[in-house]
Amino acid sequence: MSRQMIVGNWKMNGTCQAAQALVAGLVGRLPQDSAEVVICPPFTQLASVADQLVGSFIGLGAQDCHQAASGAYTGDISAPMLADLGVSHVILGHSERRQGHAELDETVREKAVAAIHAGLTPIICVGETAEQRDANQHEDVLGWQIEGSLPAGFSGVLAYEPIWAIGAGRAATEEQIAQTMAFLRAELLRQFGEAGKAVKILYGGSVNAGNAPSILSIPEVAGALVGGASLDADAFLSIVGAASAS
Ligand SMILES: O=C(CO)COP(=O)(O)O
Repeated sequence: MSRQMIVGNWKMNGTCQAAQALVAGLVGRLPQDSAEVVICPPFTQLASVADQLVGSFIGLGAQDCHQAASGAYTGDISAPMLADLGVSHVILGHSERRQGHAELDETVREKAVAAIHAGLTPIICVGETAEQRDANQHEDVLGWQIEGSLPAGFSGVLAYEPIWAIGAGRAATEEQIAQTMAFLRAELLRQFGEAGKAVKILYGGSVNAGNAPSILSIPEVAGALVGGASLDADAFLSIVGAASAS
């Protein structure tokens, strides 16, 4: 298994002070030869966290960006602005944005193009609802999301986050994850040919210190996108410790 990637999505939580305490609990405790680690604080905390991460092995990500580089978009943040702060990754198309902000596949794809142009690595999220899985439509839905949201030749990170497992306290089963990972890889190869091989696929949805070892040992799981458990330094470090470092 190659080096895995653990991404912490802090969502809309915390103050700059709380972020500093959390980061202080991570840097220094993370061995240099650990899995790849990226933390994604809210926009307001990025600048101070960027300063704190100088000299550490932790990468910095944002939770969204606008598709335009600049312009009359009140309240939005562009990919070049993130790159300017030292951000290296950006989560795009999270289900909380697809649903909460009616974000379409096409918009996610435009954002990914903007992110890549600015030198950022997009982490594009896909996932089905409980109703879609119950109706056995999840593979269709995921195939369409990949087709609509990933730019041609995409070689970034794909995060499979079944919506019903997010914040649920119960992750998808190992069998569900393994089957879906195999489907996603096949779909990437079908849609993108050779380029589809380079895409890393993460699992997200109620990953915690307890279930991380079994989830991260599933073939094709290149890492995890962690929500709630990334707000606790001990829990996050133990998830990182469960990930393959080489
Ligand atoms: O949405 C998620 C990460 O992007 C998952 O959140 P939880 O780990 O809190 O379920």
